[in-house]
Amino acid sequence: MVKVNCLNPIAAVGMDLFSADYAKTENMQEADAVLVRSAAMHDLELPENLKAIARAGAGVNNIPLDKCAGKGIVVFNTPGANANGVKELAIAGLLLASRDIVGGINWVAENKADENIAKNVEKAKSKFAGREIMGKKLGVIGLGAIGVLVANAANRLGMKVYGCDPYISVDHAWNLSRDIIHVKTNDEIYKECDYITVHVPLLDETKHMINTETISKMKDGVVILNFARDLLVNEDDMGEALKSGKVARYVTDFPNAKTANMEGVIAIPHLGASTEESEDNCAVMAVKQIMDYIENGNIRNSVNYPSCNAGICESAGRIAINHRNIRNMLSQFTSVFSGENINIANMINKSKGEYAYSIFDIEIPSTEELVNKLASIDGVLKVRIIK
Ligand SMILES: NC(=O)C1=CN([C@@H]2O[C@H](COP(=O)(O)OP(=O)(O)OC[C@H]3O[C@@H](n4cnc5c(N)ncnc54)[C@H](O)[C@@H]3O)[C@@H](O)[C@H]2O)C=CC1
Ligand SMILES: O=C(O)CCC(=O)C(=O)O
Repeated sequence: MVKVNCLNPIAAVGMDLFSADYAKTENMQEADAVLVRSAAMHDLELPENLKAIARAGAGVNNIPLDKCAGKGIVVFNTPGANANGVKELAIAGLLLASRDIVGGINWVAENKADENIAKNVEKAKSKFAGREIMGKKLGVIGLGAIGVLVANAANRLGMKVYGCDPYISVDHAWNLSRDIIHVKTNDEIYKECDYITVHVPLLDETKHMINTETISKMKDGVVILNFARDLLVNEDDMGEALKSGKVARYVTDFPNAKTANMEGVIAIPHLGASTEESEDNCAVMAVKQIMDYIENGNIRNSVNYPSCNAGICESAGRIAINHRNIRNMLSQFTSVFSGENINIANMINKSKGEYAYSIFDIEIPSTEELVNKLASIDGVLKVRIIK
């Protein structure tokens, strides 16, 4: 029985895909696989038996990727599965920052007992007036699954859209409207744009990328939107910029004790991916990836191990090995098989950074003895009998 632990609720449409060979466990220490959304995993003890973690979502900054890789645990995410949900909320964010919709709604709630509310609306409404986004300039930093959708949607709403992503993938470039002005540096966005929205992962190099220095390059009264991660923005610097009026509004999907108390902040409680559709898409993708890894050893959409697709095993046996990406690993593996007089029917070896992964289809059913011999090779992190 394969034991699956969910650190966050995962949509039923995904969980229902697990066959009778899988059972849910509340105890992570006995899990073969973990499904997670935003739960923080950095301080959790990772059990020896754990083979895979699937993040039902995009951002993986809540998971210790390198520690997992070093223990032979493959971490998956679900690229693009919640991108439309975030795009729609980011567009809502543009509108919320432009018209005082929140102030207006609050005014109605505060005056709901007033019998003359209908008449008083007309007197009160001028203080909630705003501006339109059509014709304004939007800068999109990060043209991945979400950034491309936001750029294209804002373009269709009549905004002039600038985009920057030094590492844009070919697929995302294909999906980007030709109307988007593709700039090479964020500085061009800072200089030109009335609205700036950030859609990059939180990494050492992106942490606090919005700070006093970068804000000083922006237009006075700029609106900044952050539907990616709180730490992309230096919040003390943002507080100063809001006070001075340099930044007119900061729209964030990541409220905390600081931003929730700042004037000029529109804070949403991390709702970007909280739609039925996004939750379903992420759950289905995460569960399918886990099942393919557990049952066939195949890796799709991992963030710490290479992609590897050996299909369904048609030989008598299959062994999967997570190992370090160092010299002579393959020759040591093949000599274990040849030492046992076992013919290899098919093999794949792929690497990603410091880690690598190999699948061997062999012409006899795999044995524990083979596993022990392979596991004793220096640099091997995990060996699994698939068949
Ligand atoms: N608010 C929410 O509920 C959600 C938030 N997110 C956040 O949004 C982020 C982006 O998500 P996706 O678009 O799905 O990811 P993605 O991986 O498709 O796109 C990220 C893009 O950022 C680019 N990038 C990386 N470093 C960059 C830099 N320094 N400057 C410019 N571009 C850079 C990459 O080349 C890539 O194209 C996630 O990492 C996550 O933190 C994602 C989903 C839901
Ligand atoms: O699961 C969620 O609601 C969070 C989504 C998110 O932040 C992500 O996918 O990176």
